[in-house]
Amino acid sequence: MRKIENFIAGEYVAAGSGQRFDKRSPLDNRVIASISEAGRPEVDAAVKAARGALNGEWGGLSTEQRVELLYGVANEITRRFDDFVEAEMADTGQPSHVMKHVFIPRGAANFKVFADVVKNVPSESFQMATPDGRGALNYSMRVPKGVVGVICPWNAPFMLMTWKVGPALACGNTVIVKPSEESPQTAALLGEVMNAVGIPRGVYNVVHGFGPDSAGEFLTQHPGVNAITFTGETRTGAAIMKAASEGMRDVSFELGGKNAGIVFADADFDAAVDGIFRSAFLNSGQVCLGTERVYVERPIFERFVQALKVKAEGVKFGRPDDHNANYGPLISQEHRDKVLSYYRKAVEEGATVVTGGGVPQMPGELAEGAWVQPTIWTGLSDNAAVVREEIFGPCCHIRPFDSENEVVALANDNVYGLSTTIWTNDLARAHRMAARVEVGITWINSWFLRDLRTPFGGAKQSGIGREGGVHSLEFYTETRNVCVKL
Ligand SMILES: NC(=O)C1=CN([C@@H]2O[C@H](COP(=O)(O)OP(=O)(O)OC[C@H]3O[C@@H](n4cnc5c(N)ncnc54)[C@H](O)[C@@H]3O)[C@@H](O)[C@H]2O)C=CC1
Ligand SMILES: O=C(O)/C=C/C=C(\O)C(=O)O
Repeated sequence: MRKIENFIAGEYVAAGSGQRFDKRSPLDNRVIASISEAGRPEVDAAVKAARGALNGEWGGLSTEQRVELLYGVANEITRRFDDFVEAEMADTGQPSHVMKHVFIPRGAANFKVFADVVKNVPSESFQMATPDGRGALNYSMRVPKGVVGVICPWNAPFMLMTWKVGPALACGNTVIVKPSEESPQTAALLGEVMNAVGIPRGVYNVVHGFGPDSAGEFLTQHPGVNAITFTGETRTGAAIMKAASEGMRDVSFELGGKNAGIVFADADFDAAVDGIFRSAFLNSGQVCLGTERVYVERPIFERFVQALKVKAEGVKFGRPDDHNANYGPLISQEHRDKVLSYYRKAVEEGATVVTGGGVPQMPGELAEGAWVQPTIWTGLSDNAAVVREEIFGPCCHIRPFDSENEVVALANDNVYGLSTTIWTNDLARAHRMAARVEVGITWINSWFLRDLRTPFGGAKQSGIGREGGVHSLEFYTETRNVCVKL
């Protein structure tokens, strides 16, 4: 069993209270790690270390020097690729191919891309006239926000954590990461990488624990934290926003979604089935960008439902390193209970269960894991709870539609507005739809195709702010204007 400690000022340290909690494997519910739970003293120490680094060596580096260090972090992650894959697989139980091809490479890319961004971003300048005819020159400069609190979820832990740490450090901030209690390992491992490449002590800190009355709350309430970036549930975002209002600290939030997938009859049928399958079921449906509401134009509705059913029934459950398997469990028993409660609710609300709806039979010790079947429903009213609320599991409801106006209204009829995936061969219609669906991210004939320079974030209750490329600089820096009278 692994022992995971907090990482403060470049050292792995156990909490003074001696308090620890267990991490269980989603595969079989065995305890796989014991984690030190940070209390207020550890959060204080982390904030002090982060402030010290800002005022010390880190704060004195040039952009070029920081950039070189961040390239080093990216390279070291790649060198230790297998360690990251193994740690993330242990925490999440997800298949090795998802780790190797999506989540861990993105961790390295998140440092490289933002190093490139800060190296190349220009600053603005305006010349102005003055009454004496000599004029003045305005120019802007970006300075780090300071100490940034980074609160992370468990669904793609390393990718989502580095998506925040990469730009924060590139901009010259220091960070204190609070990983999810369900996925502490890769954040801890990243401390070794930081030390190996010579990132000054105190720049990257990790405190472990839970949310309320634990490390998450202690960190977000700490007056020494200048800004907070968070990915997770909308309700948690509201609690963090309240904490951040004390001291007028800035927030950047990527929150929940109840994303619509829209398939027109003229779409490339097989590509649309593959795309919707991936968007609904990748990572066992635990992706905030995932599709839980599918709208299919009536002429192809029945055929589409049958094709998606065949794919959902084709998944092979098993351990991440089992080459015959391609499908993992949910993150925890607790999350499985939540997802299964929606599976029951769908039936109570009158759904036709096209496939799934329960738990798969798993052999031996895997029977204790957090497995659920990919599930497809049809026939529910637009007001059903499973059609309106974020479930965050491998499930979707499919409903027919007859016109563009109708499907736009259906897609927008939700409090969330994170992303959508639209399938059609009519480009004019694709552009019209993109302008009308109220989301932060629209994919046409694709899903989760990511260019890290693009703005990323949600509309409505799906978030506040945009991160990605230069948009990240808006959050991770303070812009100053300097006006020079000539
Ligand atoms: N990417 C996304 O949009 C995600 C959405 N979710 C949704 O959230 C549901 C619950 O998952 P959780 O991991 O429990 O999400 P959560 O939003 O409760 O937790 C995310 C992070 O926030 C921390 N946290 C919780 N309460 C806090 C507080 N008051 N102050 C400071 N930090 C706090 C947690 O310890 C964790 O590190 C999921 O079932 C899913 O619906 C979960 C993970 C990711
Ligand atoms: O690609 C990104 O930067 C973010 C993806 C977000 C998720 O996968 C998520 O929060 O589930």
